[in-house]
Amino acid sequence: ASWAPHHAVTLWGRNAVELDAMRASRVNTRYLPDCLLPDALQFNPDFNAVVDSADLIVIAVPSSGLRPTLAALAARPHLPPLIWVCKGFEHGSRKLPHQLIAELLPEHTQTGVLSGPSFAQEVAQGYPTALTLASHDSGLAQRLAEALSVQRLRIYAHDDVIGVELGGALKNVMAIAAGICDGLKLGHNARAALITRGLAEMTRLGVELGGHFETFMGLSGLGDLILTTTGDLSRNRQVGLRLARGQTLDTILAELGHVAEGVSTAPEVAALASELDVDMPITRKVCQMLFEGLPAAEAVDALLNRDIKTEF
Ligand SMILES: NC(=O)C1=CN([C@@H]2O[C@H](COP(=O)(O)OP(=O)(O)OC[C@H]3O[C@@H](n4cnc5c(N)ncnc54)[C@H](O)[C@@H]3O)[C@@H](O)[C@H]2O)C=CC1
Ligand SMILES: O=C(CO)COP(=O)(O)O
Repeated sequence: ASWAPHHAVTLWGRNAVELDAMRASRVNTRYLPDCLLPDALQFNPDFNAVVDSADLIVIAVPSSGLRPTLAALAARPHLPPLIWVCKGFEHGSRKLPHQLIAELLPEHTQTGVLSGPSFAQEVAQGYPTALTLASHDSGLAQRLAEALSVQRLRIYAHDDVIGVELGGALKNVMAIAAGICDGLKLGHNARAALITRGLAEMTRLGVELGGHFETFMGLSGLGDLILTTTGDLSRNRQVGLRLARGQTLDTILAELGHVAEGVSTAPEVAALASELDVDMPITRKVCQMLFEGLPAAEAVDALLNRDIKTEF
């Protein structure tokens, strides 16, 4: 929606009926009911036609939909540069988006990730937003950051693809934890401690996996962490708030009607951390609360009563 008045933008979606309804009403009733979509935004259910005529592809599906989307793209004769906004790992393979691109589109180097603190609703309403666009091709990152920065959407270029991807994925787990913390009414001190120690945990794993320390202090790390641990528009935070109210995970996910990537990311990250011997106590407790029925109050006690250690 932000780009449509400045660039020719065509939205493809797998549901042609919904695309038709959006074209007619200029409203996405299911996902963005409060936003009027610009007249300039085009809709087209023909995947091949959209891809073959594009100068840039932006993939905005949940992590679970990335492999089929890339497989469909791999069948096209020629691809323009492509970027993705997914924040998570592929379930099972535990691959990040750039690793899936390397597997499915090995020849394609004009690729990058767009991430950072950006509730879709606020972006669509034109609220000021700043993001990071990272690519291994730093010229591409710079060109796209310039081309896609419009009015109230400011984009910074970066080259730390894995760091940017990890920030977006790992903060989702912390957003669930913060929702639990606030749902239990543990106070502002507790939330500040959780955000800070959550960032330490994210950075520890991220650096071990090859991300740069500073990336985790930037928009795609700390920025997105602050947004989703404190903002009620976060679906992951909503999962935590509802868990604290005693709702079951199945009920929460059924009621949410949107993806909450942190739910599938948490066990993948806990397993990865354990393989790499990286200490991630908050992530471990989030997993136990989500999947093993650990009561939230017990998780809080366990986190607070670990052995005392140095902060850094
Ligand atoms: N909503 C937000 O504020 C932001 C979301 N993200 C990330 O973007 C990704 C997508 O999130 P949302 O759009 O919010 O999720 P959502 O759950 O609100 O919507 C997902 C959309 O993707 C479609 N989809 C799912 N699998 C597909 C496939 N294989 N092919 C085509 N379409 C498919 C669904 O039909 C639905 O329209 C997630 O990784 C999320 O973390 C990133 C920044 C902000
Ligand atoms: O990543 C987001 C904003 O930057 C959206 O967060 P949620 O997926 O928790 O809603």
